[in-house]
Amino acid sequence: MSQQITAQDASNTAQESGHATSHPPRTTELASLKIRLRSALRQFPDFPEPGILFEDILPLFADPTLHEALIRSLELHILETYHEKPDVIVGLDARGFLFGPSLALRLGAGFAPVRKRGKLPGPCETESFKKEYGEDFFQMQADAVKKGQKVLVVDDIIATGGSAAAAGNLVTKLGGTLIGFVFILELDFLKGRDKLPAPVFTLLHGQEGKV
Ligand SMILES: O=P(O)(O)OC[C@H]1O[C@H](OP(=O)(O)OP(=O)(O)O)[C@H](O)[C@@H]1O
Ligand SMILES: Nc1ncnc2[nH]cnc12
Ligand SMILES: [Mg+2]
Repeated sequence: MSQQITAQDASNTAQESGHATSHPPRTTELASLKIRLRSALRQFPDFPEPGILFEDILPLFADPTLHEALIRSLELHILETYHEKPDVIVGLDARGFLFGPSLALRLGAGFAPVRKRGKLPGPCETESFKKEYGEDFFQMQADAVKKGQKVLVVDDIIATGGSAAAAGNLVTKLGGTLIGFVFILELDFLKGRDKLPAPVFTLLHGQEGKV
C-alpha cells in the first residue's frame, strides 16, 4: 500500500524541490515544533516514589495548538522515515492511549491497544515486564494484529524500555511485523532503546545530565 501524503506534505515536497510555498520544509518544521513541545513539559521530583524524577507530558494535551504540534511532529517523522505507512499503531496503556489513536487516524492506520492484564475480553497473549518503578503484565487481544501487518509501537516515554519491549514481544507473538518504536520522550541514561528489536525514534530527550 502506498503512503498517504497530506496537502501540507505535498507542498513541502514542492518547496524542497525548489518551488517556493508558504510552508517550511519538513526538517525545519519538525525542529521548531520540538522546541515548542520541549518547553511545555514539567518535572515532579520523587513521584511516584523517592528518587524518580517524573516527566509530566499532560500539558501537551491541555492546549490544542500543542496537541496538534505533537501529532504533526510524529506524522512528519513517520512520513520521512517509512516508504509505506504502518498498518497498525499499537499504543501502550495508559499514556500511549492519549495520542496513539489520533496519530493512527492522521496516518490512515488502525489502532490496537496493549492493556494491563485483566482488562481485555476474549483470547489474549500476555507478557510480564519491569519498568523504571515497579512491574506488571501487559496483554493484547489475539486478533488485534493480523499476520504480516506492519506495526509501529507508540508510547509517551521510554525509560528502562521494559514496557515497550513487552509490547514488541506481544506484537511478534500475534504475527505482526515490527517496523519501529516511537516515543515523545527518552530518558537516555537508562538505555532502554538497547532492549528494543526495531528502530527507535524519540522526539525529545530528558534528564540528560544523569548517568
Ligand atoms: O521504559 P519503562 O521503564 O518501561 O517505563 C516507561 C513506561 O512507564 C510509564 O507507564 P506507567 O505504566 O508507569 O503509567 P501509565 O499507566 O500512566 O502509562 C510510561 O507511560 C511508559 O509506559
Ligand atoms: N521518570 C518517568 N517519568 C514519567 N513516566 C515514567 N515512566 C517511567 N519512568 C518515568
Ligand atoms: Mg505508560
